[in-house]
Amino acid sequence: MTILEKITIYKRKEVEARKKAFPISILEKATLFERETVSLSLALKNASTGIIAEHKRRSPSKSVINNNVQVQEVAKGYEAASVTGMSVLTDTNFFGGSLDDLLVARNAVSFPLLRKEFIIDPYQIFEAKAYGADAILLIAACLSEKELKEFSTLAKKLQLDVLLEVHNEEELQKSLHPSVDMLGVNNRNLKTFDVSLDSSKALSEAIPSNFVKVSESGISSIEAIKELKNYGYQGFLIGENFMKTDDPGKAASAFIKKLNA
Ligand SMILES: O=P(O)(O)OC[C@@H](O)[C@@H](O)c1c[nH]c2ccccc12
Repeated sequence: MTILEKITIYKRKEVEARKKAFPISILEKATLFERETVSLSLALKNASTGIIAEHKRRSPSKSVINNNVQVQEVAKGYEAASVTGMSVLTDTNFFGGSLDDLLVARNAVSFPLLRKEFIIDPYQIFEAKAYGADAILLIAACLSEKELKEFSTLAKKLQLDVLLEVHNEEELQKSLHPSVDMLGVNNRNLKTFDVSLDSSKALSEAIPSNFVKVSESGISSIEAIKELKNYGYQGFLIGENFMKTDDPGKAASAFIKKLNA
């Protein structure tokens, strides 16, 4: 069984339990459910750097990345670094995150926040809104074409932007729906954990220009970003490179200064 299969099996159980504890009717009553969201895709279109900085404590591929920082400090540090958006891992079992992390980040900053989660049920999109997200991630490898359509349409109804993640041509072809705002190419193969920026390069031409192109994972150098920009990428999702340091905000700030120099 691949790690992705393991995660989605676990996720289905988790979501069923959450639905019972907090039905959608309760989520809809959350104060944040009424909040005007900020568009991540629009922010990326207007950005000079386009960095989406991530909060990630651990991952199946790397085990512990950082258990010593507070999400509030990380969010404020990223804000001070002028990142374009922040991705908050909300999966607990495999990544050590939580919806509470999203809430804490939301209360700390006002720039666009992405709920980074393995979404396999529309319920999780209501959760994203109730906990203060501006955008959600959908992973093509976990969902059918019908689900991708349904889930992205629901997200837009709730005023959430959609970042749809693909890893190959086949996944890309089932992902080109008008309710998708951003297409993310994950440079990490979620089945083998191999990382190569070649994935972003190879798929760039096949992504129609009405989608904002985002390159995800394994990005750690200014050169990589400059190269990816030449392939039309406007968003760059960076986690570990910042999170492995004692002060992710400071690392992001130094990185962005170098990028703009
Ligand atoms: O830490 P990195 O290599 O910079 O990667 C960040 C981000 O792209 C990665 O965490 C990620 C991309 N897609 C995902 C899907 C689920 C969980 C995590 C991810």
